[in-house]
Amino acid sequence: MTLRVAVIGAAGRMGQQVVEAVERADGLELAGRFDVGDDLGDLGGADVAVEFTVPGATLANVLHCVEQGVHAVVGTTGWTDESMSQVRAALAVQPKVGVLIAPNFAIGAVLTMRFAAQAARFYESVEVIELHHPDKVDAPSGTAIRTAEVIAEARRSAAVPPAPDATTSALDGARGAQVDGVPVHAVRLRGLVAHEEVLFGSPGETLTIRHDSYDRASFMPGVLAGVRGVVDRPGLTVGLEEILDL
Ligand SMILES: NC(=O)C1=CN([C@@H]2O[C@H](COP(=O)(O)OP(=O)(O)OC[C@H]3O[C@@H](n4cnc5c(N)ncnc54)[C@H](OP(=O)(O)O)[C@@H]3O)[C@@H](O)[C@H]2O)C=CC1
Ligand SMILES: O=C(O)C1=N[C@H](C(=O)O)C[C@H](O)C1
Repeated sequence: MTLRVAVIGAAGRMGQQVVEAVERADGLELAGRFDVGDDLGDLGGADVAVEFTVPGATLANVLHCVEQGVHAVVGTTGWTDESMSQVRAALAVQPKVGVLIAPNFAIGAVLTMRFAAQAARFYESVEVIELHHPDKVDAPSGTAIRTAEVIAEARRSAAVPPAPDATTSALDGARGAQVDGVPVHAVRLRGLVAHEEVLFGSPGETLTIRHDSYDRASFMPGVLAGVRGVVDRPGLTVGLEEILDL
């Protein structure tokens, strides 16, 4: 059966790549391209909508998809517990619809989060550095926030004490943003696409886990796996790892 796929944010950096990937993929057909100012309507009769827009627009777009009975695969950042609760409430009245929200569709980024969670309980110190192209509007990245959260969760479960830090005076921002107790640093640099480093340290050793997306092509296999997987997963799924059975 052919799945009809609409792309919301179709004129953007990710949206353009998704349009091409859908057009090239076996068993998928482009149902429509939507961008800012367009009426989403019935999403061109789509079965699945892929949403890559901006943090301020994504919730309304996803709620519209759910109301229309259209499954959604969402890569836009900025999701909170509160906005996810609104999606769950909308899905409760559309029990056949699935929504997948994933901060990162690159397999290496998903593995980085998984490996970081595994390593977290063995090290005293941890810091996350994310590095992106300078056109990115949010900081820190959704991926870095999620990475810090899974590390913090693993450290809490293992009763690891707070990381040592003797800093008593610092310029604003010098120690990064605290995400669930984990310092997260954001670099914006022309030439980059999307990159993340997780640094762990204990006496006498460090462990660095690094992932680099050099091209947005890196996200497409994950997006397509999400499109094919979401139709059989009613309700809200958070993270591509659920679809990949990681
Ligand atoms: N999960 C993942 O794997 C990845 C997630 N991302 C995330 O995806 C999002 C998009 O990134 P990127 O493609 O680089 O951003 P872009 O700014 O290139 O694209 C966003 C597009 O959405 C459009 N847009 C804005 N508001 C709306 C709206 N209400 N309805 C429909 N379209 C709208 C924008 O139009 P205009 O420019 O005119 O405002 C633009 O064309 C970001 O949150 C980013 O962090 C990015 C890469 C991978
Ligand atoms: O804006 C981007 O480019 C990216 N955004 C996502 C994020 O904020 O984590 C995913 C990836 O890092 C690329």
